[in-house]
Amino acid sequence: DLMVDEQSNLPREFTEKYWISRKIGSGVCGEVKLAFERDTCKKVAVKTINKKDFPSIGTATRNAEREIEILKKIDHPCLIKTEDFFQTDESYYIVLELMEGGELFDRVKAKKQLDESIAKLYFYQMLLAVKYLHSQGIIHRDLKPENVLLASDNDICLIKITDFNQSKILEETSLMRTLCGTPTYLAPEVFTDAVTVGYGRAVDCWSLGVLLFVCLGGYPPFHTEGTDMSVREQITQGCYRFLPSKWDCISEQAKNLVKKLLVVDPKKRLTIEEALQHPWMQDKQMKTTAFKIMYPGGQAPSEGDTPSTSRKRPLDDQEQPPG
Ligand SMILES: Cc1n[nH]c(N)c1-c1cccs1
Repeated sequence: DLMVDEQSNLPREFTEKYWISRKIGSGVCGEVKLAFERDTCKKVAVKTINKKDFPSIGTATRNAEREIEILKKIDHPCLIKTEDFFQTDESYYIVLELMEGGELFDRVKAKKQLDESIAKLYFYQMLLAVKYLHSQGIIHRDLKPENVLLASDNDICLIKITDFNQSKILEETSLMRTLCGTPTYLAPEVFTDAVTVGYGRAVDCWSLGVLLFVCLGGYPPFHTEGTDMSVREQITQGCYRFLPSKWDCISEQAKNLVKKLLVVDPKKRLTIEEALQHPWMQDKQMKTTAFKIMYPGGQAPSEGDTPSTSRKRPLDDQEQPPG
């Protein structure tokens, strides 16, 4: 295992490459600190995941490392890149891109609710990012404003989704533990219904609906205040309200997209592709702005927004930079 730096308990290989600074936030798996790459002074974010909080066995840990290799290959302008990875007996240290605008959660809280045009710009980037994740066989499963980061303090800015890696890596271990044992008594569906089948892509579309609701309305659709229904009942019954005081200034098209994502039956819920085709998304000016911030060097991939993957995909005008 890696030598450990006495003062900081960080792997020496890490401290030789990075200088760690102050805490900038906390993610679902642990804390996030600002760090500087010594050679370039480039700023990065370092997420520490304490292994004792996520029990895993030898093979699962090795699988987590293989997962990290897969996730290091993830490449989309609206997904946080995993830049480096270290571990000690106690913890994982994941070096990630730094986003100086912080979490979308804090931005919405500070502004009470986002202007519709800004919410649309952010949501379009989220749709493209999740579409790319799904094209790589990755389901996020934990999309929320805390996992959407902003590149700067400007309203018009790049957004990036984070935490799509750890949840997939960490959640797989329980399945791996099961599959590592002798399956003498294991039911067939455990093999076929791998976690990803249980977490169909539609779960991310629901979460995107909640995210859009929060960006536009400034409050969550399913909550504990002012109702005797549990949050679980509100969700399973699809019971939420557009409070007039918050939503009267918002277009019917925007509300319509929210309604078509917050559909309880996953088979009737809008897919990512359908959301990209929704009238509220047909906004050339917004898309022009989005592509300029996503591909500042004008280097948008020729095959629409999702770089070509192993499967040949029909050109989708939604992913092409507007003409
Ligand atoms: C990762 C990452 N890159 N840039 C920031 N601000 C983060 C944070 C995630 C969670 C809290 S801060």
